[in-house]
Amino acid sequence: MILIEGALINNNIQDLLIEGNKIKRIGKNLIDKEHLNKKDLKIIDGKNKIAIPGLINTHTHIPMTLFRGVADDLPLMEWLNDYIWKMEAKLNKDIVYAGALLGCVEMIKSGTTTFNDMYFYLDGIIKAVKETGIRGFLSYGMIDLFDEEKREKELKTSEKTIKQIKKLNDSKINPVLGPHAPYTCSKELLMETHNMAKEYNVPIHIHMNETLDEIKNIKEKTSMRPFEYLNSFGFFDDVRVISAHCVHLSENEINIIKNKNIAVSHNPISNLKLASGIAPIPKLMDNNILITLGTDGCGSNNNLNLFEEIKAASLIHKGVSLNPTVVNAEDSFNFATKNGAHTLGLNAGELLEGALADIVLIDLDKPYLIPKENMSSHLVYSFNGNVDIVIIDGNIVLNDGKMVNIDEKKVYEMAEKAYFKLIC
Ligand SMILES: O=c1[nH]cnc2c1ncn2[C@@H]1O[C@H](CO)[C@@H](O)[C@H]1O
Ligand SMILES: [Zn+2]
Repeated sequence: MILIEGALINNNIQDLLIEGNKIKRIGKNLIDKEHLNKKDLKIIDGKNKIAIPGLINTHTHIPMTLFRGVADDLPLMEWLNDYIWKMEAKLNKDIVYAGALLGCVEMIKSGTTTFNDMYFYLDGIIKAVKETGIRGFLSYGMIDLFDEEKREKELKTSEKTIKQIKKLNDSKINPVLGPHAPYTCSKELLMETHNMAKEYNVPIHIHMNETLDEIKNIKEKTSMRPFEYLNSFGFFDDVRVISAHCVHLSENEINIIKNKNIAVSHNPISNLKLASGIAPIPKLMDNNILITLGTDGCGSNNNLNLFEEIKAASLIHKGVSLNPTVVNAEDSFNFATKNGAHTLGLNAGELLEGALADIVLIDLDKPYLIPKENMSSHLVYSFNGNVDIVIIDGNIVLNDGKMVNIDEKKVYEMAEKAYFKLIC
């Protein structure tokens, strides 16, 4: 058992007891109250620390850490067609493993305990997830570009991946289906994906309505907007769909999102960087739509620090609406914790008895966290993501700011080597 003693937890200085992978008890003087024997405990001194639920990043392409800084200042289609897809053609399992490992380390060191990913060569990603101890929801990103042969191949790879992940029987590694987007996937692929999601009871992760261009493209082909098009063949029925971006939406599409309980992964920084636009988050919140946060890949962000996303989410909508009361600190913090957990069906995102022990501890002796009051404001508007201790599924994976299970230096060296293989 792990006991966090005397930390700031849910606005009180108290203890938190972890048994197995769950939070067993939260309260004062737990050693006495729970008749605990110090010999059986790993005690973490929580003095001068705040404990918060681990953050949940609902849209990533984790191995893309290797693409950090290689194709900046471009619009989405040019970025994908002329740069990213050309480099991705050189990927292999080992390169992906190196990029994923770097991504997992980066996420853990900035307080993320769960991520929802879409990418290729999942063997490499699974290996990195296992070695770092992070919680992953992993999908193979299917792209058929309307070719029948490719479609079959993509669906087969997805099905194989789901089976492979289920077979691992590791509650920290979960399968997801990842049709890339309506502009890269045929209707048949999307329909088959929907059937597979029901058959295997897995969620679907898809890019939706990211740019005006892609919406124009879908409208020309189908006379419908993307959400209307997918809804016309029941894509959203009886499955859990996490749709990344949702930048440009009509009233009717907002109604579809609301009525079909579709979760939105808001990626404000990626949307700004690719000049895609700004999602109408306050309006979606008014419609009780579940908003979660994602960083997207490092090719378009350019990091995986979800605290930056939390701050951006709170600021950007104030600026756009000329209203400082929208998306307050509590809202954007909930996007990255409670709402993310809810979307992924995880009993996490809050520090509660019975919840998963996915916990982040932050040392408060940092200039940007002083005065040590109004912490919920500091965490959103002032903190930079530099966390000290991370516990995932009841295991300490980051201690005193250092990775517990792996040698960080080696990870950086591997990533550097992998990067040169990609650009040469
Ligand atoms: O913002 C984005 N919009 C569309 N595609 C993206 C974005 N970021 C990464 N990818 C691409 O999605 C595929 C993963 O399965 C990869 O090809 C990746 O480059
Ligand atoms: Zn993306």
